Amino acid sequence: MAGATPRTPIMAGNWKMHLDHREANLLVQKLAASLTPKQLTDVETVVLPPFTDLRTVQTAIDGDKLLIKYGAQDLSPHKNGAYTGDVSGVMLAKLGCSYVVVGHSERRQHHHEDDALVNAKAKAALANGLTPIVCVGEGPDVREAGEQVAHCVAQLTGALDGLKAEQVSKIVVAYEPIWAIGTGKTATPEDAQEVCGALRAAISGKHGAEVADVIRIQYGGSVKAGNIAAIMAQPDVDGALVGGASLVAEEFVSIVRFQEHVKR
Ligand SMILES: O=C[C@H](O)COP(=O)(O)O
Repeated sequence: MAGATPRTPIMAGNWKMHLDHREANLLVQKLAASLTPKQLTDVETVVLPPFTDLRTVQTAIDGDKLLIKYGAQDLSPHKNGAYTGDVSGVMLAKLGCSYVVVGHSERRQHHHEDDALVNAKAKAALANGLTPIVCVGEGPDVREAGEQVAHCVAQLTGALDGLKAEQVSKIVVAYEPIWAIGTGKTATPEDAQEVCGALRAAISGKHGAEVADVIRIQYGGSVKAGNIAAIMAQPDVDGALVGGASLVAEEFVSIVRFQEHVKR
């Protein structure tokens, strides 16, 4: 259900636990050298490095006034306190972060994060002026049972619980089927559209058509230069959350420049 409001595409590179701060600097420089200000305006381009790289990425981006945005892969739901190893939204905001991933399936799996915690993290992000990229996605069992839509809508409903329409309109949703993450097994464009369309419809039902029309929904899972154009051709897919391919400058640049693939 593509609305009349044009949504700016958003490509986000989730570096996961890869690249030290020197490698991070090199990758940002390569991206900056290959993407023009117009390309970075037409397609919002975001890098999501590990916490230890954020200061370096901030310095590189601010120093050269680059239009690349950056953010973190997680945050604490708490403002501050005795939470060893955690990083707060206040700290991320002070480092100039624009985005933060919440509810990635790897955090749900390895750190046992549930929808209530994802909801608390989304609220902590918004309270600090950060845009949460709220991840949902089904595992292989759910997909085999054909219950992917209900599963993802339930996850999103839990993650957005208690948020006002105005807050929901600011967030980014990422649909990432777990069976497609890092496997090379990309969802078909139709698979991506089915769930992204259902998520938008659910947002429309709960928060109104205007919110559903402006909220951006990404697909994630083995996105690469060779499949991005077909995925982006789907009416309810507004961008991609990219893992492995975002670590290779040429590949991520090509994903950001997906519109050129269409013209060829
Ligand atoms: O956050 C990114 C996703 O988990 C996708 O990772 P991937 O592109 O390596 O499959």
